[in-house]
Amino acid sequence: MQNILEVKNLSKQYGQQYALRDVSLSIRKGEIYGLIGKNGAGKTTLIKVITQLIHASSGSVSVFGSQTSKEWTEALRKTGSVIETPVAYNQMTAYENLSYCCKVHQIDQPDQLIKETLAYVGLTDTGKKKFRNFSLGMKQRLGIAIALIHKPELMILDEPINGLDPLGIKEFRNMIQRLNQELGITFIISSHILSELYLVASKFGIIDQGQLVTEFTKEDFDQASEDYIVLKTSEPEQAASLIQEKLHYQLKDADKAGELHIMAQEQELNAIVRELVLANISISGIYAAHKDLEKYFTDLVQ
Ligand SMILES: Nc1ncnc2c1ncn2[C@@H]1O[C@H](COP(=O)(O)OP(=O)(O)OP(=O)(O)O)[C@@H](O)[C@H]1O
Repeated sequence: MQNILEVKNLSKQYGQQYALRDVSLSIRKGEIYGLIGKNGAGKTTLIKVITQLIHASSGSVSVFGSQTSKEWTEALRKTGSVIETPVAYNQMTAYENLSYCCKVHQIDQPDQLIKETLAYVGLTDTGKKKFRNFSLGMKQRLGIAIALIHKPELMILDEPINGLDPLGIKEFRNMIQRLNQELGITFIISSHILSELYLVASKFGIIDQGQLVTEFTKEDFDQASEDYIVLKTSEPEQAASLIQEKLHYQLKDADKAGELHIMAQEQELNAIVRELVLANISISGIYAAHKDLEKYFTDLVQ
């Protein structure tokens, strides 16, 4: 697989403050790359440098193999982006906005293309409704449609999930996966919530205080994440000694008092309950858990 984007040792300073510090990453064709970081971590700055909206203080960016700044600018024609908020004309409908974009891109006879693009983003039925009356989710979709109209190979979306409700997030996920699978579009999607990107992205980069802390694929994450059993009890000491000494399970750190985290799989839960009951140890709750994505993320950036 070829690299569509290569960022090397990129830094951006505002006075003494680093918005980006020595960031290097590469994105391969066909990937959906989730760029995850807290507010102020540097996501938008990285995206703005890649799309030439701002200049880096040092480092290099290569898009579609570009070697010079001019080639980089040309390569951005094969890129579509929605950065910060989706921009469209308030007084125009979805169709009219896309029709206007087609004029700008000098696309002749755009009717079929506009209809196809609206179908891809799920805005076929918005009729005469004007952009100013769209919901946030609809605005995001039209932003993506505008970025899609010239058939880019790479799409860069800055916080597209912000403010969407769970149904909106699910629809967004389906849309991105269709565009990725059917049209082969590579994506970079930023978010401050790892779990929202978990189901859509194939690779993740965690950015904190301007630095790329780690990168991992979805498979890496699934292998590293562990199953465990949470036991809530008013007798944690007795429960701990039974679980460790008699049942030979290990315990891992639990944050809450009266809660034990047992290194065991879901299918072992019944056997553990049986032993606790036999030993007369109170159980106020017991359930199987999976390492929490947000906890994994906060552990990485603290
Ligand atoms: N024009 C600017 N002048 C000074 N500092 C800036 C400027 N733009 C960004 N910064 C700082 O750079 C850092 C990174 O900001 P950036 O907007 O890239 O973060 P982000 O990860 O996109 O956050 P958010 O999720 O809040 O958009 C922040 O500390 C921000 O205050």
